[in-house]
Amino acid sequence: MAGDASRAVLDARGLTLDFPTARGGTLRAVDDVSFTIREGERLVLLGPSGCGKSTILKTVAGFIRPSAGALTLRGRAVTGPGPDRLVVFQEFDQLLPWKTVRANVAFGLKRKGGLNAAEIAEKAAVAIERVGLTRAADAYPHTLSGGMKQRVAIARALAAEPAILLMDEPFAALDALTRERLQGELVGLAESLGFTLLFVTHSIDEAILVGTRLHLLSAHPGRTIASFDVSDFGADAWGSPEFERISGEVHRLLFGGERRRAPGRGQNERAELAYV
Ligand SMILES: Nc1ncnc2c1ncn2[C@@H]1O[C@H](COP(=O)(O)OP(=O)(O)OP(=O)(O)O)[C@@H](O)[C@H]1O
Repeated sequence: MAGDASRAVLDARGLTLDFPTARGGTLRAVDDVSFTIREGERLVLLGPSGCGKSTILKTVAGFIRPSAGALTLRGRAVTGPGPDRLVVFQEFDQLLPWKTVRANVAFGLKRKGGLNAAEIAEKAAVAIERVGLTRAADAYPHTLSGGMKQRVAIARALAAEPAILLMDEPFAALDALTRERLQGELVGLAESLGFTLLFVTHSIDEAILVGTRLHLLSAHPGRTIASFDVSDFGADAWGSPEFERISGEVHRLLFGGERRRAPGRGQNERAELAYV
């Protein structure tokens, strides 16, 4: 998936998403949102709870049809789910506990179809090697650390050679330290393997750390507020004056006014939209 950074992988134009209500009306969840994700980019959708981030991700995955607007993947209209867009779920709990790492990765390939057993074994081994898990290939998920599970989940997705990976708040339920470590690992893997990512979060700091580009959405219904490059902010930038400045600026764009870190939260706690 690595390569020409100027090539659009995913293009969303004027995406508008409505849900039917119990009273026979419609609820507009997302209103006229446009963005482009290029090869190797990590675009983060960031906005308050209920602004439609997950709905957009599900639409990209092909589970929801937009009411208006267009969604294209490498120039082709998205009309339903496909192996070219793989979702890596929260806490990586899509791993099958009764299968080894190797069998979990192979399972993803079997589901994709079109490969014989030898090809599946070969592709699984390559994917496992790419994420640095060759030595754990015969281990079961419950014996792995959170970071290793993340790598298995990513290997399983990457083995199927998708155009883009989709992640919806994968770290939301984790403690702060584990979350920090996994964010760093995710960025490290994305940089070494060059995959393209659409990532959803409501944490400002996580968005800046994980993303190369932020797409800010307003409160319900989600509309685009701003979109900008944050590729200069790696894990080592966290807490720097420049990081604090951009984090404060994002908060101002989303909510207006200055950010107040919630009382009792230490300096090492990260900004969560839920807390402000
Ligand atoms: N299947 C559905 N049927 C009806 N309304 C829905 C459905 N899914 C989502 N919504 C509504 O669409 C809006 C956007 O929801 P969505 O889950 O996309 O927000 P979000 O930004 O991901 O929120 P959070 O950060 O809390 O996960 C909300 O008002 C939600 O109630």
